Amino acid sequence: MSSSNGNGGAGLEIEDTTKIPSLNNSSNPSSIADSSYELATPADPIIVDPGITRSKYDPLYPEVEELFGGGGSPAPCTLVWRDLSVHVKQKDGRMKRLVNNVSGIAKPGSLVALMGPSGAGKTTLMSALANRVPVGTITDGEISMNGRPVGDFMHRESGYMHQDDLFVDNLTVMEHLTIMARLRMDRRTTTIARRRRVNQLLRQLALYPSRYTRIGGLDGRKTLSGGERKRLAFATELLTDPGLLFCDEPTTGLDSFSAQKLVALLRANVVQGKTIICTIHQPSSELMALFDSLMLLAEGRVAYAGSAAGALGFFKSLGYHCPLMYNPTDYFIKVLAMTPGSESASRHAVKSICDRFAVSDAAKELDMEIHLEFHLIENEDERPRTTRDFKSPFFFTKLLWLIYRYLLIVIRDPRIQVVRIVQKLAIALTAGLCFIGTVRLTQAGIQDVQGALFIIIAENTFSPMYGVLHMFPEEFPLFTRELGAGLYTTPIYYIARMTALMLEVVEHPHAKGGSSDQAGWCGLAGSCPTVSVGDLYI
Ligand SMILES: Nc1ncnc2c1ncn2[C@@H]1O[C@H](COP(=O)(O)OP(=O)(O)OP(=O)(O)O)[C@@H](O)[C@H]1O
Repeated sequence: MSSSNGNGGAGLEIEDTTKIPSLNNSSNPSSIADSSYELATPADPIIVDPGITRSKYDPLYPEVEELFGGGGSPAPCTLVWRDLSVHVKQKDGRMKRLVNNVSGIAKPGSLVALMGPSGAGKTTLMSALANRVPVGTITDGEISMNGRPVGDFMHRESGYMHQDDLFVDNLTVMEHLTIMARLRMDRRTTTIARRRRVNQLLRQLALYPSRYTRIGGLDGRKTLSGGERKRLAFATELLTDPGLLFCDEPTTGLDSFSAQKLVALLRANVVQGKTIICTIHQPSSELMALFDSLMLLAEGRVAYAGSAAGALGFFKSLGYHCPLMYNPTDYFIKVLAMTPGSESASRHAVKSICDRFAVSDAAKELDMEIHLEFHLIENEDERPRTTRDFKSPFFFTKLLWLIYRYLLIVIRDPRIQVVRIVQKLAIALTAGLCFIGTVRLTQAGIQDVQGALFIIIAENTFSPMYGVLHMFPEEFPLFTRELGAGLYTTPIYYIARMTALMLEVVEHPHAKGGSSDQAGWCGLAGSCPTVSVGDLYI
């Protein structure tokens, strides 16, 4: 995309067009010249690490899997929203408005940037659009995806990449994606198709060389980098190949090169027909050129919506001239942000910008587009409404895979094992010493045995209970997120967690041995008679 803003290269102009795909050329995937994440490059060299043992589920011919592994193009998704407001109930009972009468549209094959100063309402708007608002939030207005008012189906038909990525750190990349594939993908998906999808994503997102690396952890092992974690979060959302994706600040915490790569990856997905709405902070001009449209939010209102190039013209028309050699997006945020010490003046300026935008030509054009879309929805009932024929995995499938995941956590956390063994030995020794020589066939002896039994039962009842009290708060954020995404229900989580805790007493014979960098599950070398990635990769 090029624009002429008269800022001598300081604006949104792109000088080296060979490196940036043309935004109008969305039908040409190869236009993303500077990307490791091109989605249609079966001729890529295959990276095989010499030190890594191949599992029987690694693709023998990755190019072939790449070629046939895809589930075709994603279903096209048009998301349109009108007069959307979001309120939240405060502790004093009053309602606070976080998003104020916002309208917009995202069409198939478009990458929409949602920008604004911190606290502008970007995340709130996006979670409302994705039907993932927290409890206690009230959404008012119309949101329609492919002609249907948004509802619970959004969990199946859209992906949501959160600002902060949460994973089970003790798992490897391959394990995480495999478990997620079992929890997220349609239960009718064949084993081979699931495997292909995982391998395909690993290669497309340049995670293949790190597939046996643990996601995180504190035990000094090699773990994923920040960029790899973001890509893994993205891969998780792409497992079901949704047509609509929400990405909340995917580039936060990344260096400019990694950020460029990640947005190029989003762009590559858009070229394939997906609709992506993405909040982003301070993108460079090069990065901004990868977006099709821009929505600027301030104080919960729309300050601008339209092409990125048009934003410069709009702000200029209001007397806000972006200085030379200044990144325009930085400038917009600066204009829209609250200046400490002069909040009321800033608020007044923001109100005036939003009011002026509401009556601008760009707003009228957008309104017409939105009205046309809703008109079509209301009047063309016979228009095909794309819905996915999705069948959720069975209760027992989810249960089995969750038990497996939690079992891995327990087995792989050496702190838990060592502390528990030492604790049990100390208690056994203390209690044993107290009862030495007390086993006598007298009334006092019987009472002593009763006391010993009480200690044994109390020790084996209360310790696990207190353990859970300590463990659950740690897992709570991931639990609520996965529960909200519809991956499982609370009973499934509870049963799986409890079963894994009970099963841990039968410690896996290989748990302390192998390295997870060498093979798949449990750090086994693929020959475990009881559990192996191959056997469980069903
Ligand atoms: N549950 C809540 N109760 C009260 N205020 C809230 C609640 N959730 C969000 N807010 C407020 O709403 C405003 C918008 O929040 P939101 O997270 O959408 O902002 P944002 O634009 O995504 O910010 P950032 O870029 O910093 O992530 C903020 O001022 C925030 O403090």
